[in-house]
Parts: sequence; C-alpha cells; structure tokens
Amino acid sequence: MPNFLIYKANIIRREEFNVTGKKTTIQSTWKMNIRAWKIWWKLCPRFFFSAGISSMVKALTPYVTIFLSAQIINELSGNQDVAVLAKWVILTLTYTSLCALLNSILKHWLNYEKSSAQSIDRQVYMKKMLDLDYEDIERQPIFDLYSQIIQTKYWSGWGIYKTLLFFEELVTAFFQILGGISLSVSLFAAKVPKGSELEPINHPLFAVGILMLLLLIAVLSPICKTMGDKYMTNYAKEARLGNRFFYFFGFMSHDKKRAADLRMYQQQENICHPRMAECTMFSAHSDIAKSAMGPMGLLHALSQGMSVILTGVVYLYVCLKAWAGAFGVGSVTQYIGAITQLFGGVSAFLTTVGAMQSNGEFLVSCFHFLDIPNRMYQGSLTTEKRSDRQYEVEFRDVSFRYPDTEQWALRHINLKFQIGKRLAVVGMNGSGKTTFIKLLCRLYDPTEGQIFLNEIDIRKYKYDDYINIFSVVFQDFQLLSLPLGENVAGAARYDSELAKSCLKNAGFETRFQSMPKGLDTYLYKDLDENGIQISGGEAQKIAIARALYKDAPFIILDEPTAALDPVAEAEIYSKFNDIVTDKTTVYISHRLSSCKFCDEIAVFHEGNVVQKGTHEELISDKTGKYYELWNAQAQYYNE
Ligand SMILES: Nc1ncnc2c1ncn2[C@@H]1O[C@H](COP(=O)(O)OP(=O)(O)OP(=O)(O)O)[C@@H](O)[C@H]1O
Repeated sequence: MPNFLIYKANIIRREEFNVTGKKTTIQSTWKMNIRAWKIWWKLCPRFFFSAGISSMVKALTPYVTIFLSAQIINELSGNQDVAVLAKWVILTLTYTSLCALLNSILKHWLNYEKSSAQSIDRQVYMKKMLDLDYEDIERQPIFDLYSQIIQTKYWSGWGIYKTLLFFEELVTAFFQILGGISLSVSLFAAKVPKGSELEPINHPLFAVGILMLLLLIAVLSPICKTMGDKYMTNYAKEARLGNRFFYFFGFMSHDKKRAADLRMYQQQENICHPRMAECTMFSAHSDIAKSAMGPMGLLHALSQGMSVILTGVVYLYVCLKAWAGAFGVGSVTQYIGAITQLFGGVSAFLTTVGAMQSNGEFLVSCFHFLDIPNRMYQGSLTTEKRSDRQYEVEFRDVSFRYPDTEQWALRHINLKFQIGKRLAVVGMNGSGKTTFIKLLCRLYDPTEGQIFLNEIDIRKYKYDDYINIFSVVFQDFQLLSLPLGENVAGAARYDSELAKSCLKNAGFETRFQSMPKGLDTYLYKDLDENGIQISGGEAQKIAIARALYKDAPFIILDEPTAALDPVAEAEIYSKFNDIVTDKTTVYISHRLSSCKFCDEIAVFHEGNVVQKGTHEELISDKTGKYYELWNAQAQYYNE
C-alpha cells in the first residue's frame, strides 16, 4: 500500500471519534440554531439589532421603488398631469437617495458587527481550549474534533458563526415575503372585464393554480441548490484530510525551526514534492472537481433555471391580465416586480433552511466540543498562605496510566517531600520522572492512590490555588515573543528590580548587560524586528528566572541545566542554595553528579521508585539501580 494511503487510513480510523456526518433532523437543527443564537445574543446582542434593522430596510426598499415607479407609469399612460407626475418623480428621487444612504449606513454597521462576531467566534473556541482539562488537550480525538471545526470554518464557513448569517437571511426573506404579499394581493383580486375572451382566468381556481405553480418552482429551486451544496458539505470530511496534508507539507518551508533539516536532507524535494504529487484531493481530477462538472453543477444550473422559469410564468400571468384589461400598464411593473420579489423571498427562505440543515452536521461537532465536560474534580478549599512555607506534599500508593493507554506510567509511588529539602529524581528515559511531576502539579489526577497537601487530598483544593504553590521549569518550556521582563514576570506589569535579580541568579547577567533595552528587549523577531535571538541555554536561564520570580514554595526543575555550558552549569550549582533558598525543591536530572548535593535522591525505574536515600547511601548499594546508572555514566566520562 502506498505510504499516502496508510496515512489516510490512520486518519480515517480516528474518525470513529468524529461526529461530523451524523444525520440531523429538522427539529434538532432548529434547536441547535436557537442554542447558537442564544450564545450569540449573550456575546454580541448588537448584531441582532443591526441585522434585524438592515435586513428589514434592505428587503422593503425595492417594494417602495416598485410602487412609486408604477405610479409614474400609470400617470404617464393615464391623465399625464404634470404636477402629479412631478410629485411622484420627486418622491421617487428623494426616496431612492435616502434609501441608498440609509442602506449604506446600515450595511456599514452590520459589517462592523459581523467582524466583531467573527473574532468572538474564535475566542469562544480559545476559551474552551483553555478551560479543558489538561489531559483532554493531549487526547487525539479531541484534537481531531477541534481541528475539524477550525478547518471546516475556513474551508466552507460552516459552524456557529454561520448561524448569524442565517438569522440575517431569514429576516431578509421574511420582510421580502411580507412586502411582496402586500403589493401583489390585488393582482389576484383584479378581474378581467366581462365579455373578454380571457374571462376564464377570473376563475379562482386559475389564480390558485398559478399560485401553486409559482410556489412549486420557488420550492424546487432551493431544493436543487441545497442538493448541489450537499456535495460540497460531504466533501468537507475529505477536505479535512487534504487541508491537513497541504498545511503540513505546503508550509514546511515556512517553518524556521525546520529550515536546517529541510536543507540538510533536501526534504522539500525528497519528501514534500512527492507527497504533494500523491495528493489529488484539490486537483482537476478530484472527486469535488468531478461533481462540480457533473451532478453538483447540474443541480446548481437547474436551480438557476427554475428562477428563470418562475420569472417567465409571472410575466405571462400578469401580462395576460393586463392585456385583457384587468389593470393599467403601471400596475404591470408593480405586479411583476412584487411577485418576483415575493417568490424570490420564498426561495431565499427555503435555501436558508436547507443551508441550516447542512450546517446542522457541523453544529453537532461544534457543540460536541463546547460541551466536553471538565472531569477533574474541582475542590473549594483555599490553600493556606503560609509565610513559613510549611507545605507538606505526600504521594500515597499512587499509580497512573495516561488516558487511552493500557501501560502503567507510574506504579505504587509512595513519597513524602521534606519541607525545605532538595529531592532529586533520577532514572532512565521513560521511567516516569516527568509524569511524576505532572501529577504533583495536578496536570493529571492519579488513576489510583492519592496525593496529599498538608494531609488533605489535593483534589479538595481550588485548582488555581493549588498550582500556585509550584514554580516549574518543564523540559519543553516555552518563552513568548515579548519583552524579556514580561517573560520573566509572566505579566505585563512587574517589579523590574526583582526581575533583574532573578535573571542574575539564573546566570543571565552577562548577556543581560549587553542588551541596550534591558528588560524591554523583545525575545525573537515575531513581534519586533529588533528582537533578539537567544540560544537554547539562554532560553533555559530565562525560564529558570521565570520560576524564581514566581517565588512559589515549591520549585521544580526538569533537566534545568541540560542546555547549559559547563561554566553556566557550575555557576548555577555554586549558588543553588541562594537560588532556591528555603523552597522545597524537586530536581530531575540525567547527570547524576549534579544530584549529589540534594538531600534525598529517588531512583525511578519502569514507573516505580526502586531506591531512595542520599548519594552516599545509594552508591554503597552495589546491586542497586543507582550504582548501575552512576557507574555507566562515570565509565563514559572516564573514557
Ligand atoms: N502524553 C502521554 N501519553 C501516553 N503515554 C505517555 C505520555 N507521556 C509519557 N508517556 C509514557 O509514560 C512513560 C513515562 O514517561 P515520562 O515522560 O514520565 O518519562 P521520563 O522518565 O520523564 O523520561 P525522559 O527521561 O525521557 O524525560 C513513558 O513510557 C512514556 O512513553
């Protein structure tokens, strides 16, 4: 099987979790639209006023023009009274200019509200992402669902935002129908004079027949359009794969981090081009292109054709009545205009209802995502604010499995942190060290067992309160493309002196002195062309400074010196006591010699804590894991 197909198969298997494609009933579609409108009403109520007013004015404007034009023609073909004619002409001109002005003001207002709503739309998802439990962010089905929502939004505009456009379209159609009815009712009441050879068309059944015919055409046209659009909607699922594919391979060359690999391994030529060539999803031979040339194009053409037929029937009926003497020539303009608008409104209404039905599938995904519950228990206790930093944390028989996995990452961990002491966590790759830290910081809850803070289960504390007692430097920490000071403080306003002293303690002083703008220097160039590029080690020092600035009772450093040069590393160790002061410290490192100064060392192996003690105690056990690791490293350094 070609590689590309394997990739496709993987994605499709993941679609088991995909809710797109689930059939929605008319009732459930309306319920979802109403729910979406309620959300929008809370977020941007002004949109509804602007859409309501501008749609009404936009829909009714043509009718008044139709009515006024009819009066002018009637006068021209009738009495030809100059004063009356002048009155209608002036009224028409004044009305047309005022309407043009009003419509343009209202359109401007509506566009403004629409663009505000568009940015709010993004914020709704952003807020949900931030509110999700951490473990859910890492879950592939949830990531798939989210990326599908975003891609569909950009691919075809479907989703929650679309419901606002439906509201606008429905209001427009409603007033269009209302205006049409009021101007065309008299058409059906107007009688052909007795004795005319066309007198049979006065029969009420004839009017009913014409009405039915017009209604049928007005209904068929949107049905054809909706059926045609369905091809596009169905293709959205496949397009999701195509979009991911194009985004990944198409934008690889835009990624600065990949620039070196791309060149060294000629990835653009060897990987991107062949992959892109394999993907025919958006080419002229794609399914969507074929259906555009075939059934989709045919259905859209039929829909257009129906509109033409509708206009033809209207002309025929109105002209027949006028020819037989039922009304004057001015009324011909009025009736043709009004009826065409009226049934245009009916078609527009049904087209919108059809589009709402198609959008229903995507709303299911949107609400499915927005309704993901927070399963992590949120306690209500506040953590004591203790100046003596007497926070005692204990793991009691804690075991943990990552969501959707069978393998235990941690098993039966019993560990008590001694207040103000330094605990080193060592072990081979994959032994569970980072997982242990993630549980400590409550990014995950234990699958079994409990973690206690001052003898109370950590789940009973308010989440934000609890995580505030930790300063962490994760292995994969991220800095922001913002000024250095803001990065250290994690806030836009901060104590400059404290930020400088933290940078100094983290070994960043020499580099800091070479920065003319000091704390105001932007990191990286994403937001400021004068931003500085920093090395991996420099970034690590800034991340340590950030942890120090937070000044939490616990400081956790996951491989804190991995990217530091020997001088910087020695500098950090020499003043480690000054850096961590009386904080309880957890220190993860692969470099065992750097753990010697810790009060206790916990050795992790295959998810278990297999040894605990000081360096001297552990090294004296020649059968232990620590001795084995120490020797392996010492041997390596001695060679
Ligand atoms: N998000 C995750 N989902 C599923 N399994 C995971 C996840 N993160 C880690 N694991 C698995 O859990 C185990 C422990 O990983 P962990 O990252 O805690 O190890 P570690 O000791 O910190 O390793 P290293 O020294 O390489 O950083 C590993 O088998 C890893 O594959």
